[in-house]
Order: sequence, then C-alpha cells, then structure tokens
Amino acid sequence: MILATRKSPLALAQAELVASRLREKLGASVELLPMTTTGDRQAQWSLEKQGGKGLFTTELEQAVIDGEADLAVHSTKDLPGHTSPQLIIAGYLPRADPRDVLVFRSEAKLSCGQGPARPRQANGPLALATSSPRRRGQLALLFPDATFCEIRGNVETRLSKLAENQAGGAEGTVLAAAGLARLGIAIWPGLEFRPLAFTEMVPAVGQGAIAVQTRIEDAAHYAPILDPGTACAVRVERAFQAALGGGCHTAFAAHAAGDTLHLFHEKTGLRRFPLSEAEVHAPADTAKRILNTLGLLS
Ligand SMILES: NCc1[nH]cc(CCC(=O)O)c1CC(=O)O
Repeated sequence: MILATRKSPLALAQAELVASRLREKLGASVELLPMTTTGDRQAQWSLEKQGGKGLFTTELEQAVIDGEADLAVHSTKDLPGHTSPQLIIAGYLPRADPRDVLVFRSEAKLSCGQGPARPRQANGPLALATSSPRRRGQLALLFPDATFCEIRGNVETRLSKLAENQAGGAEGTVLAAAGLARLGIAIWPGLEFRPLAFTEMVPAVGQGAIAVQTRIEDAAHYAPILDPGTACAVRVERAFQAALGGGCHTAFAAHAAGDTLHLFHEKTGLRRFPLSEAEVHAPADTAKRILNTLGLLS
C-alpha cells in the first residue's frame, strides 16, 4: 500500500501515524510516497493566506488518481472546500487535541495560569507572529494591545526563530497542539506553551484531524482505521466553511466539541451554540440556520 504525503516533518509524522494503523489493523505492508506540492515550492506563499485552493493537496490527489499511490494523507485543516470528484475522503483518524497553543518567549511574562491569557502589563504593545487571519482576529480579542507580524517556515523553524528572537521582534505565536504533539515537541528552551481553551481561541475547521483520501471504490476498505465521531464533527465544521463560501481572508473558525459548537467570525466574535444529535446529522441545514441567526448569510 502506498501513501502519498507532503514532505514536511509534520506531514511525514502524520503519514506515519496512518501507516502504523494500517499495519496494525489491516496487516498491510505500507510505504510512504513523499511529494512536493505547489504550496511547498512557493515558500513565500503562506498556507494561511493561500488556503482553500488546494495548493497543498492537488499533487497528492493526482498521484492517487493515477494509481501511483493508494491513498493520500492530509491535515484536514489544509483541505480545500472542494476536493477531487474522482476521489473521496474515506474518513479521519481519531482527532488529536484540537486546541491552539499560545507559545511565548519566557521573557515575555505573559500570564500562563488560570483565566484568560493576558499581556504583561508593562512595556508597550505585544508583538505576535502569525499570518492566519483566524488567529490574528482572536488574538486581538485576548490581547487588545497586540500588533502582528508574519512568521514563516515549518513548526520547528518558527519555534527556533521565536526562541532566538529572530521573529521580527515577536514575543509569541500560536501553533496547533496536534502538530506540536505529533512532532514530539512538549517543551522548547526559552519558550512557554499555554493551550488555549475553545472559549479563548476557536480552532480551525478540521484542526487536529488527519484525513485519508482514496479512490471511491476503495474507501470501505479503510474503515477499520477511521473514526466515525471525528467524521461527524469535521462534517459539521466544513459545512460552516462551505456555507460562508470558504473565503480564506475572512477571520473565521468553527469547532464542534461534543454537543457544543464554537464559532468565531470577525463580525460576531466568539459564539457558542448547543448541537443536538439531529443537528449534527444535518450539517448543511445546521450551518445555514446558525449563520442566518448571526446575520452572516446574505
Ligand atoms: N497551518 C499548517 C498546519 N496544518 C496542520 C497543522 C497542525 C496539525 C493539525 O491541525 O491537524 C498545522 C500547523 C499549525 O497550524 O500549527
């Protein structure tokens, strides 16, 4: 069995997770096919800004369509709104910790205890490095005096830039807990990690879930490694993205956590809604109804 994956350390770690589940549950012999995508070639393109267009997925999809690979492994967060019609998302691995983590220089002395994250009281504005409109929009609520700058590179690069004060003067950034965990990063010299509650920072649609994409006729074969609960939650979250039209420049987030839907939109701020079983099973209707209530659908 051949798994198409991007070559970044995080993508390879995620593909290895899928591979070991395939070996364990299906007794399959598995190999990775690491590929460079358009997004990887254009280092100056930030995923956060260019997302939604499949820049990090198209080449992997083509390898599966062409029969060079049996499945493609993606961060669900990086999937465009519409994937190839010749393929299907067979499902998702059980979701990892979906939270975002505030990462800051130990010297910055941000509050790291109970209650909301707060900037240190002293020394003027707090510079935070993230290109994501979703993260910037929510950080601006947590840290009203924050200023923002760009940071590029993979997770480890970002952490070392920040620790070495080479991140344009930034004192902090935000990274996905799932990515850090999959890279085995729990600590970093000179930095502190503080996971953010859903009530402080709503995770991106699909954050923490790994998607397995296959040819339509093969999908059922992979059921033993996939998690139906994760699929339900991701379907709800993606329905919100689809209903809003997937504009990647909008600061928007949706996260379904059990019976609660957490939403962030630049026009409404953070909002919470109860989610019934019935609503979870009618994602498109649920998304339209809630977004209408908020006045976000024209
Ligand atoms: N933006 C890139 C990206 N895509 C998926 C993850 C983390 C893993 C996940 O959310 O499943 C990350 C890194 C990050 O945002 O910190």
